[in-house]
Amino acid sequence: MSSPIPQTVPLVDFGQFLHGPVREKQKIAKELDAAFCNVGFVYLQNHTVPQVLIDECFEWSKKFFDLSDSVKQRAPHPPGGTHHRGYSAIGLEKVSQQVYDKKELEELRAVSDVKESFESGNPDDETQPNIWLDEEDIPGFRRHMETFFDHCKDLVHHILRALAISLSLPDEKALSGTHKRSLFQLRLHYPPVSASAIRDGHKSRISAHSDFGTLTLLFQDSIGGLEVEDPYNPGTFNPVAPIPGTVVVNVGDLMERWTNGRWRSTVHRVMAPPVNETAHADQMTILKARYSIPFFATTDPETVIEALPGCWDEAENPKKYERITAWDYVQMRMAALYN
Ligand SMILES: O=C(O)CCC(=O)C(=O)O
Ligand SMILES: [Fe+2]
Repeated sequence: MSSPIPQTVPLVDFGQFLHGPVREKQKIAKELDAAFCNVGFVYLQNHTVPQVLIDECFEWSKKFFDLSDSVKQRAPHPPGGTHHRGYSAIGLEKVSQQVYDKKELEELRAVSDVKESFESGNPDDETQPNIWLDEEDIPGFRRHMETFFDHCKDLVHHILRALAISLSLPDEKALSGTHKRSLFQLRLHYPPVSASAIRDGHKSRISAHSDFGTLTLLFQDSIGGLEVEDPYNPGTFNPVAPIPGTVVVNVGDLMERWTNGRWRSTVHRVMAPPVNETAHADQMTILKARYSIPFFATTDPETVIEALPGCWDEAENPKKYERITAWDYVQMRMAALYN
């Protein structure tokens, strides 16, 4: 299934879905369908998260990671993979792609992911309460993150409505309605690292993986380095360069299973950004800091994920995956992430 054409990530004007007549909505739903069938990634333009809030979130991110280690450690990510909140120092988490064997995981960890992260979730989520620093440690941070969470959550629900149309589901709320509790997760990443160590394979910013949930929104700064695997040429990765004013949206594993493989949960990673002649000399040694803000959406945990109507048929396109609850699937993947 090799294709000579590199699979680039298309750009979709989501404003036409939000504000356009029915015909426009359907056109955008089709464009999303094509993007998710081909590469599993899309750039969305004219979405609903205000640029000023995104810019502020990057500023808060810098302020947070600039705090001393001892302050950041006052909101530590709990050990284990079930409570995904708070601060993770460099090296705590190593993303892996479907590796569950303990020994293999240890070997993989020898190539460390050089990133710090801070995670927060829906303030109403009692199963995974947020872990904040004290207000006086970083005044205003919590309020901003909660507001930003709300905007990202709303965008996810808009996209899910569009996707229900993409799949010709009988009810526009069919997908959004299974994300009722919005148990989503907002991450801040900050990974400074030596460029040569990344280029010679000793370190990665984030190693190749697919996301676990249904959809991910990704806000990236202007540094670059995100790459997606070309589904038609496994092992070949293409850059997803930052485009100002857009958010990257990608399909996660649960969505791939739900659509019976129609939409791809494409493997991606963060490497050194491409070097060009204009790159500053010190870019070749220590890469500039890179901040990114992924927002992971998933269904309510008890949702049974099995091929949606219209995504399978007995004769030509049988169900490819076992039914599994969202909770069981995500726990299985998370357990591989933390010691
Ligand atoms: O930082 C990025 O651009 C990507 C982050 C990512 O893929 C993840 O956290 O799952
Ligand atoms: Fe990811």
